[in-house]
Amino acid sequence: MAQEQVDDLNIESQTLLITPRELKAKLPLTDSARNTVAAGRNAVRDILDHKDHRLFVVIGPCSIHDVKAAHEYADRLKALADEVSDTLLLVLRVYFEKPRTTVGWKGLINDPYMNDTFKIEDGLHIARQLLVDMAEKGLPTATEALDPITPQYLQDLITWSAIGARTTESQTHREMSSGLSSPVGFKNGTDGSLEVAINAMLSVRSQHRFLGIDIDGKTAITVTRGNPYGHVVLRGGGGKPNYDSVSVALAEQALEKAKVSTNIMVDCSHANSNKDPALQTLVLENITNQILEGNRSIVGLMVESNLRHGNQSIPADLSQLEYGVSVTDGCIGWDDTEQSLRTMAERLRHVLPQRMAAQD
Ligand SMILES: O=C[C@H](O)[C@H](O)COP(=O)(O)O
Ligand SMILES: C=C(OP(=O)(O)O)C(=O)O
Repeated sequence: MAQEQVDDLNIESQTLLITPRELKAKLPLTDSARNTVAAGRNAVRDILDHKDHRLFVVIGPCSIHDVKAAHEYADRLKALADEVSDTLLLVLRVYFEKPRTTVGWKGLINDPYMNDTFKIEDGLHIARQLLVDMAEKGLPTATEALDPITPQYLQDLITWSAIGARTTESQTHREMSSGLSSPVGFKNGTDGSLEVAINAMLSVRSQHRFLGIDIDGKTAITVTRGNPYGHVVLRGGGGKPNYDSVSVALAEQALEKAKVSTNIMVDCSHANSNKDPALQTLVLENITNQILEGNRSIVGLMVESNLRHGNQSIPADLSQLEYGVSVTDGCIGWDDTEQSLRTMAERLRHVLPQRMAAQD
C-alpha cells in the first residue's frame, strides 16, 4: 500500500540562498560606512541615555521601491541633517520589509521588481548595496526587523531598528531584538495596547536562547546578551491617536510602573495621523509644543516622508509608476518635510540643551 505523504505537503519549493558571509564579502562594509553606523548608534544610545540633548528623527519613505529615488531623497536629507544637526539627529528610514495586514507587496527584499517574480536574492543584494551607499553618504539608517533571518545580512549597516505593531507581541521578534546590535523601538499594538510594547521591553533586555542562523547560513542555537537599548514607540491604534500629552503622560506612568525605560518615541504616522499624511506635520508640531511645555520623556520621532506627497497603488504596467511617490502608506512630500523639520529645530534649539541639563 502506498504510504501517504505527511511532510512538506504545502511546500512548493526551496532554493538555497547566498549566505550572509558571501553577501558581505561581495558588498563589504567599508571603513567610512562603518564609521557612519558606529557614530549613528553611539548618538542614538547617548540620546537614550540623556547624554546628548538632541531628538532623533527616523524619517523617510514608508518603503523603498526605487533605488534612484532613494538616492535623491537621501542626498536632500543629508543636506538637511547637516543643517539641523545641533538639535535633531536625522536617521534615514530605509524600510525593505513590509508587514501586511492581510496580503500585498511585502517590500523590496521579497519582490524587488514588484512583479511577483519574488527575486529575494536580488532583493538582498539591492538592499545591502543601498545601505552601504547611504552609510557612505554619512547618513545613519533605520529599518524594521521583520524577517528573523535578514539581520544576519544587513544589521551591520543599521543604526536603529523597529519592531512593528504587528510583531511586538511575537516571542520570535523579542528574541531576535535581544541580539540586535542597534537600539530597537517597539511599537504599541495595532489595537493601541501599550502593554505588549512594555512586555517586549521586559523581554528584550534579557538573555535568550533560540534557533537562528549563523553567518554561514547554518541553523544555530543562538545565545544573546540582551539589548539594553529598547524603548517604546507610540503609533496610535484602535482608531485613536496616542501622541497627545495625556496619552504620553499615561505611557510614562505605565513605563515607570513596569520599571522599564521611560524614553518615548512618537510615530507621527500610522494611527497617530489616521494614515492621512498631511496630519503628520500637525503631530510633529504638537510634539514640539509638548517639549516646549516641559515634556522630558519624548526622545525620538518617526515621520513617513518621500520626494512627493501621498501614495499610489502599484500599477500593472510599472512604467506608469509616479516617481518619488510611496507605494505603501502615504508620505509627506519634500517641501513639507524640510519646512517642518527646520521649524522644529528652530523652536527647540535652545530648549533641548536646557531640558537635558535639568535632567542631571
Ligand atoms: O506602514 C505600512 C503599513 O501600515 C503596514 O505595512 C500595513 O499595511 P497594510 O494594512 O496596507 O497591509
Ligand atoms: C508598518 C509600520 O508601522 P506599524 O508597525 O506601526 O504599523 C511601518 O512603520 O512601516
